[in-house]
Amino acid sequence: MTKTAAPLVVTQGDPSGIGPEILLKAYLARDDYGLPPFFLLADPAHIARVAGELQLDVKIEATAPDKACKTFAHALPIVSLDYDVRGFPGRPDPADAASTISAIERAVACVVKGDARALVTNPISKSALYDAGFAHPGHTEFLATLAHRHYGGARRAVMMIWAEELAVVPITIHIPLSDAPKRLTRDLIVETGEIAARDLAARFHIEKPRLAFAGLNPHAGENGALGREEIDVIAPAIATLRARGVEASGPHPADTMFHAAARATYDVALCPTHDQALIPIKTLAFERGVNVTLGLPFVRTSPDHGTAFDIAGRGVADPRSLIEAIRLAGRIS
Ligand SMILES: NC(=O)C1=CN([C@@H]2O[C@H](COP(=O)(O)OP(=O)(O)OC[C@H]3O[C@@H](n4cnc5c(N)ncnc54)[C@H](O)[C@@H]3O)[C@@H](O)[C@H]2O)C=CC1
Ligand SMILES: NCC(=O)COP(=O)(O)O
Repeated sequence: MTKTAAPLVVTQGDPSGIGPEILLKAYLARDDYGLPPFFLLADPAHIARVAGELQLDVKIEATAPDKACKTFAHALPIVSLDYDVRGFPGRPDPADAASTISAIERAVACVVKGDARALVTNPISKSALYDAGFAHPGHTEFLATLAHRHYGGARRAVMMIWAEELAVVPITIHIPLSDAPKRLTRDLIVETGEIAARDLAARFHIEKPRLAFAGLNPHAGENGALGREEIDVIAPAIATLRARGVEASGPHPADTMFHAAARATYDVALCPTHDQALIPIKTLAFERGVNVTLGLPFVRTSPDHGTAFDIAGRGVADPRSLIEAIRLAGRIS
C-alpha cells in the first residue's frame, strides 16, 4: 500500500475515559468533516458495548489494516487488540493498562510497516499508567523511545499544541515545575527550536517559521532583577538559533505574548514550562486544539484534552478535538 493510500490508525487510549465515545462520534461525523479513512486499535467487544450504552448507531467490523479503507465507508474498522478490555466508564482499571500501552506500540508498528500513514492517539491517564508500571511520562516521550526502537539513533520528540489561531511548544514537558529551571538548558532550547522550525517548514509548509520564545520569570526577568534565566540561558540560545538561520525572537514576557496582535507576529510560541504554553491554547481553543508530536520520523496527533473521567459514559463528550486531530494527521502525513 502506498503511504498516501494507507488509512490512519487511532489508538483506544484509556478505555475508561471518553476516547471510545469521541471516536464513535468522530466516525459518525466522517462525511460532515471529510475525514480520511482510519481504523481503531481496540477490543471490538468493548467498543460495541460503549456504542450500545450510549446509543450511538455505529456498525463495527473487526478487520485487518489492509481492508480498513474499504470497510470505512460502511462500518467502523477495528483491528483487534489481543485483550478483553473492561473499560468501565470513569473508573480506570489497572487491568486495562497493558491494552492501552499495546495499542500505542502496535500503532507505531503499523506506521513503520506502511499499514497506516500516521497515528492518532486517544487520551491516556498518565497516573493510571504510572500505577501500572509505565515508565514514560506521556505519549510524547514514549513515542521517542518507540522511534528509537524502530529506526535507531537518538530521538527527541517535541510537543506542539496547534490550532489555526495559535501554536505552542512547551520546552520542558512532563516534569515537576520546581525542576524546570534546572532542565532549561541552552542545548534543550536550541534543539527544541530547530525541531520546531524544521517540522513547521516540512509538515506545515511555513517557509520561514517565526519562533517566539517566552521568558521564564515575570516580565522576562526585568533585566535580571527578577531572575537571570533569560540573560544566562534563553537569550544565548535564541542568538545561537538566529546564527543558524532560524527566525527566533525573545525572550518575551509570557503574560503579554498571547493577545491577538502579539500572536500575529509569530507562527509558534515556545515556552519554558508546560503550563505557560498550554494555558493560552486551551483557553483559546480547547475544543479544537490538536497535540502534534514533532521531531519523529512519523506523524502523531491527538486531541488536546485528557481522559475526562468525570464525564465518561454520559454521552456528553465533545469529539471536535479528536476530529481536528484526525484531519490534521491526514493533512500533514
Ligand atoms: N494526550 C493525552 O493522552 C492527554 C492525557 N491527559 C490525561 O488526562 C487525565 C485527566 O486530565 P485533566 O487534567 O482532568 O484534563 P481533561 O482534559 O481530561 O479534563 C479537563 C476538563 O475538561 C472536560 N473535558 C475534557 N475533554 C472534553 C471533551 N472532549 N468534551 C467535553 N468536556 C471535556 C472534562 O470533563 C474536565 O472537566 C490525566 O491523567 C492526564 O494525564 C491530559 C491531557 C492529554
Ligand atoms: N498536557 C498535554 C499532555 O499531557 C499530553 O501528553 P502526551 O501524552 O501527548 O505526551
